[in-house]
Amino acid sequence: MTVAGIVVAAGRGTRAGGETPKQFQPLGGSTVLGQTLAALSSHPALTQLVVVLHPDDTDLFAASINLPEHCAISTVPGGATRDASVRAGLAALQDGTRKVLIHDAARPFVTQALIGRVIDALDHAPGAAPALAVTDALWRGNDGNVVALQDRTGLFRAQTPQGFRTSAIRAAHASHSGGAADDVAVALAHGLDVTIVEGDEDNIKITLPGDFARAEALLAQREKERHAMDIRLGNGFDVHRFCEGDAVILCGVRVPHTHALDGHSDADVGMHAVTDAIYGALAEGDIGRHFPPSDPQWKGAASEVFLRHAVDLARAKGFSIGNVDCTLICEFPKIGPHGSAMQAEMARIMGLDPSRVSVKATTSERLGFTGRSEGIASIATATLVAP
Ligand SMILES: Nc1ccn([C@@H]2O[C@H](COP(=O)(O)OP(=O)(O)OP(=O)(O)O)[C@@H](O)[C@H]2O)c(=O)n1
Ligand SMILES: C[C@](O)(CO)[C@H](O)COP(=O)(O)O
Repeated sequence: MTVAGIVVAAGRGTRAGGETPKQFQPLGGSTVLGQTLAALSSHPALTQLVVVLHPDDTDLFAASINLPEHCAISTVPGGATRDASVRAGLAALQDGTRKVLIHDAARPFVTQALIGRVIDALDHAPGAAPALAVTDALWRGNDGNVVALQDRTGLFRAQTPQGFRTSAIRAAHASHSGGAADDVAVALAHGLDVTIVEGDEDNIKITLPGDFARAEALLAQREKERHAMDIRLGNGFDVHRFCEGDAVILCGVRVPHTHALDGHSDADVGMHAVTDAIYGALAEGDIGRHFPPSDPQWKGAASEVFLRHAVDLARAKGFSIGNVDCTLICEFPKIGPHGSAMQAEMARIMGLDPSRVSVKATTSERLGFTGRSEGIASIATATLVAP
């Protein structure tokens, strides 16, 4: 379903002050509007963004915004009021746009999760908007004095993006007389149901001069969290049965034996468990997902191919392998004499120091299928670390 975003950025930001309207003031090496567009356009469901600009700001926009490439962005001139600007944005939407999210340029901290909540809620209602329940006591004041208490039951602080089925909000704006605080007000006046979805405390609107310092602090906090160490743990388990043959391949080493291991690839049960542990730590499924057994090209493949793929995937996602620990479970062959060679081979394939790779073995006390020497099992764990 096509989802578009309208970013209303045609206001003058009089309350925020400054030489330029607040949406063009600097924030985190970009501008407020630059951060807002980056946040919205990175949501995969949004395929079109319309930015509504004051006619005086066209040059400011061109000079200060780095447009992302993967989302079609266009600009249209806004109006004297917020709702006039929204109407200009609605008129510019591509045909076939089923859902539209209308967002303030002045809310640069909108998250992917919040955007997703609004989009999803539109499957069940013509309108959906984020808000936070009022949790403080509310007073009515006059001349600096409290004159009454205000019941806060059922009160919410409204946020954007406010989402709508496109045809419904177009009709609502077309029949509205103007002067609405937001698009939910327009929708309600037209009789549309609007679902409240959970808002976000960080989704602030830059309104007053002090909000810029708050926004920089929020950005710094996000940067800190982004660079915080991310440690992942994964496990893997694999079994291969014995078949006719004179050697098994375990952790990349050929070990002479009375049987071989049966499998689509080289049946290296130890390397498969380690590979699955890495995929597990990345939440990337298992070997079968990346190398389907139904695909003839993996017939007899050296399992090194699978392990390298998992390690490369981890690196591409910014992780290094902290360590791996693999246990082979069998009565025979005896693993001890080959343990160092297996450790060295696994370390070589993963590009790790051998001190980060453990290969050990145990029997199952002659119990179960491994005890009856029907096959070999292996379990493994892997830690991945992103700095
Ligand atoms: N004629 C208008 C008025 C407002 N907006 C946009 O609506 C959003 C929310 O409005 P607000 O925070 O009130 O912004 P301003 O109108 O710019 O602020 P102020 O009232 O302080 O002048 C802002 O992103 C603003 O740019 C708009 O596109 N067109
Ligand atoms: C749309 C809005 O952001 C909802 O909170 C808000 O109503 C617009 O800004 P204003 O400060 O009320 O003008």
